[in-house]
Amino acid sequence: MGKTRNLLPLQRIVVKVGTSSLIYANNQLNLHAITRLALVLSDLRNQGKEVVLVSSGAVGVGMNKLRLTKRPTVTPELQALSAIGQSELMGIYSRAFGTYNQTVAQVLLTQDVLHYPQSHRNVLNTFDRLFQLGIVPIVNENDAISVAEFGHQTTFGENDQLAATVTNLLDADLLIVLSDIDGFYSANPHDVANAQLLSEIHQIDQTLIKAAGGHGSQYGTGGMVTKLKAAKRVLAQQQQMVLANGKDPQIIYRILAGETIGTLFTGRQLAHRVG
Ligand SMILES: Nc1ncnc2c1ncn2[C@@H]1O[C@H](COP(=O)(O)OP(=O)(O)O)[C@@H](O)[C@H]1O
Ligand SMILES: N[C@@H](CCC(=O)OP(=O)(O)O)C(=O)O
Repeated sequence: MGKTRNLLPLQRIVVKVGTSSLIYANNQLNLHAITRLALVLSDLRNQGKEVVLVSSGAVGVGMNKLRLTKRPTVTPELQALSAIGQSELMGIYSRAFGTYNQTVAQVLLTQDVLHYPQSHRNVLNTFDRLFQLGIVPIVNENDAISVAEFGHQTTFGENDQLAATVTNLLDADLLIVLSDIDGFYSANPHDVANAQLLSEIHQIDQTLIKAAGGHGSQYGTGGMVTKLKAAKRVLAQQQQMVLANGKDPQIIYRILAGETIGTLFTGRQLAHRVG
């Protein structure tokens, strides 16, 4: 066996999947990714792990439903699309997980869970009970009601930081961020041909933030800057995050087995062991 990572213990895992992993560039659903994700996460549940899925895709699925090819920019339009897409998305997940006898639950969050102690307690109680019941919570931002206004900032704005917040809140052992790219590179590989994949990152500094240039996918909102912000939140709480390609969600098994794959964000300097 080659070089592996020592990520243990891995009992509570948050997996974030971006729009680019769920929807093809032609605006159609990536059924392979969705069904594989359902299989892997249901299987991890069967192994006794506590699994949370943070899924983007409400706006993308809404666009697909209304046959729109260009992402709108006006807030009420985006909110309406997310409302249309979110219920559709949950239906798709419910059927996909149902194939493996796995029940899912929808949890829609706003930043209120961070700012109001009662909301904070309530959401923790909900997750605790869902874990006890053996259910996989599927989390998204409550896009239809989230606002970004002075004095009442309820929106996360995108799901990378939402996923990091959930990882913090639940004191999870690992956040896996699945995207359309193999990990974090020294520059955007779509712009710079010889960009290098960084296997391990211990600290988010200005050089890295500069390397996270460019935009994200057509239907998502995140891009790499938000993944770095998420990693920063995770590192601040001495937790760990792996950014990897969600093309085949079975990659989750390889990550959990400690394979050196994607980019690991960890505060631990000696995360490798040679097996
Ligand atoms: N340094 C970098 N390393 C990797 N990808 C980068 C980097 N800088 C920018 N990107 C871009 O970020 C994209 C992934 O972000 P995004 O499309 O928002 O994914 P998701 O939908 O999974 O959130 C990549 O496809 C790539 O074009
Ligand atoms: N709440 C939005 C998430 C948007 C978002 O962050 O998208 P992505 O960059 O693909 O993770 C949705 O479901 O469409």
